[in-house]
Amino acid sequence: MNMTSDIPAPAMPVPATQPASRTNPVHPRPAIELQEASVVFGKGPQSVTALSPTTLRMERGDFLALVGPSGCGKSTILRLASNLIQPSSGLVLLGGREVAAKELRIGMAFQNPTMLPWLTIEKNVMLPLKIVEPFKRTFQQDRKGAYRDRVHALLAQVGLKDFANHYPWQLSGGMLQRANLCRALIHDPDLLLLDEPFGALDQFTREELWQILQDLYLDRKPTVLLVTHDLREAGFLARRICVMSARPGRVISDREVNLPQPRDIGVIYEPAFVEMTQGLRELIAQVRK
Ligand SMILES: Nc1ncnc2c1ncn2[C@@H]1O[C@H](COP(=O)(O)OP(=O)(O)OP(=O)(O)O)[C@@H](O)[C@H]1O
Repeated sequence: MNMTSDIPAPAMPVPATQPASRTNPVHPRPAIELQEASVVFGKGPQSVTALSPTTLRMERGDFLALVGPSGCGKSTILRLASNLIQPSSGLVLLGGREVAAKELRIGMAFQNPTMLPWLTIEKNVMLPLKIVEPFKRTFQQDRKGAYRDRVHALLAQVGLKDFANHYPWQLSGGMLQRANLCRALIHDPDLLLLDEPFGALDQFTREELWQILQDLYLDRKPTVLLVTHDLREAGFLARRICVMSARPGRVISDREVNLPQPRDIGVIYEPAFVEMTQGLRELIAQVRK
């Protein structure tokens, strides 16, 4: 296995006044780009700097895992990328534009799947199609047809074929998280934001879901930003791993995981993989002191 060495390798900054496509013809429109983006919550002496000025660039179809000590700002980066919050300084660009300027289709999954208990799994998974354009426009006409087939095909892909008409409380945690992944992907998002999606699951279920997520990713190729504390999860799934420093965090290491995909779960026991995760662990241990 070959990992590129530490970079604080900031992605190429693009001057705010020029379109990204003119300054970087090789990668005309990165999926996400943080340009010296910082986040401060509150004002005055009570204020908390959640993220130091951070530069990070993800190309379309990339799968990046963000790891680092607790409280370093990983979820804050996800919130910036989903436009839930604005940077206090710097810029966040999605698809080459400032986030507010363009609707980018985003799918999200977090640690605790929040399914609506009064809706079946099929209807829960279908929800984004009701809300997100261009699906929303034709939802009323289509929901019993193509959209329903779409939901069923995705549920089958994650092994939930027979559970479409069950209610969330009839499913286990791992099954719910699978349904949650389906809901995050049903509207073919350009960008998939995952915040510790498997954190609450046992190791076996987690590994099973890594493989399901890997299949879904390779099948659909969204750009994926995964926040995780699990270094094996990062190494198994991601193409790049960024390590953040302690709060207020910034990216201190940006490495590629040069392992062919699809990866077999056995890879996590190979010496080179163990060495990689050990290296990441040591780096995080140093910065959290
Ligand atoms: N709304 C908020 N108001 C004030 N401080 C906040 C707010 N949200 C986050 N913070 C602070 O910002 C810092 C970064 O938080 P963030 O959730 O991004 O960290 P994290 O790296 O995802 O942490 P963890 O790994 O523990 O989930 C933390 O110190 C947190 O307390």
